[in-house]
Amino acid sequence: MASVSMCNEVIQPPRMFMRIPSKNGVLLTMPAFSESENAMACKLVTAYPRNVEKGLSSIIATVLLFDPDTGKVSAIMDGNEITTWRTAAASVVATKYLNNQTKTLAILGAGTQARSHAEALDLFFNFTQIRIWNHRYERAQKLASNLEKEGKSVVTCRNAEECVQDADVIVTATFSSSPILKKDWIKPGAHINAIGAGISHHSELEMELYEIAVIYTDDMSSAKYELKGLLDAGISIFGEIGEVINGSKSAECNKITIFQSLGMAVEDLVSAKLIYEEYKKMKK
Ligand SMILES: NC(=O)c1ccc[n+]([C@@H]2O[C@H](COP(=O)([O-])OP(=O)(O)OC[C@H]3O[C@@H](n4cnc5c(N)ncnc54)[C@H](O)[C@@H]3O)[C@@H](O)[C@H]2O)c1
Ligand SMILES: O=C(O)[C@@H]1CCCCN1
Repeated sequence: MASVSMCNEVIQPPRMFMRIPSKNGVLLTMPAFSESENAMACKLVTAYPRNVEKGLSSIIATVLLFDPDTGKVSAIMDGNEITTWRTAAASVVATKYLNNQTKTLAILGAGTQARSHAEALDLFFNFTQIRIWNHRYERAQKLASNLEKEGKSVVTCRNAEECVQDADVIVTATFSSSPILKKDWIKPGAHINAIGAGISHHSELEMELYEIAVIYTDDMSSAKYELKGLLDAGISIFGEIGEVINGSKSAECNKITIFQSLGMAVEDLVSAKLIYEEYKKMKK
């Protein structure tokens, strides 16, 4: 029986992954309940990397919000925007706690998460420069030109090494199934938000990088399953970002830090509740 992440107030069982190898896709079910919010939700989300060829999002999500007192569904809402922004918001929090130099932001990837991370991180930290690399260079150029329209200073890079050189904060947000970020490229004290997943959640960073960095994640009970490949290789996870926030784990800002983001159902739950409450106010 899978362990359930259960503090005083949140119930969040490990999410279920249904992999569909013939379609190169996956369906995840992500339920959560919060006592203090008195809220219950379940996100259903698919990841189909090849959707891009069909002009569709590769991540498609729906959130069901329930009345926690009766179990009745109170709202069914699009979960794409929720996923886009709550993931970037979690990286902003991790970066706030794990990094104290925020001049240069380097982003590997140029899709939905790359965009939301550029916008959210820059809003919070106001970087001097944002650099973008993507394995399809034209997509990096397209994202850069969209960000420049918002007045941001963006440089596109032809290779990933050039992109991350001397960067203070790095984001990896791709579907790469082999490492795109190497230990020797990273400056001491840099912070990495590792968002993407290829064959696993830890396929974007080379193993040597995990070996020398201090690794934080969002939910340790999920990490036991979803980061099993790392753990089996003898890599240890220092703690949850929440433990840094509550002071029970240190923020090792002078070392290379990695926030290995898995994504938590409770993030979707609080976002969905907020949206639903705003919607109800508008309807009055
Ligand atoms: N941690 C979380 O909570 C969370 C939430 C949402 C998405 N994600 C993950 O973030 C990643 C990006 O999601 P997205 O919504 O931005 O997707 P997207 O399709 O919008 O963008 C994907 C990016 O990856 C690039 N890419 C695709 N295949 C690649 C490969 N083989 N090598 C290198 N680059 C490649 C694409 O060119 C594109 O820039 C995915 O792995 C997704 O599963 C994580
Ligand atoms: O937490 C999420 O919403 C995403 C869904 C896709 C795979 C990675 N995690």
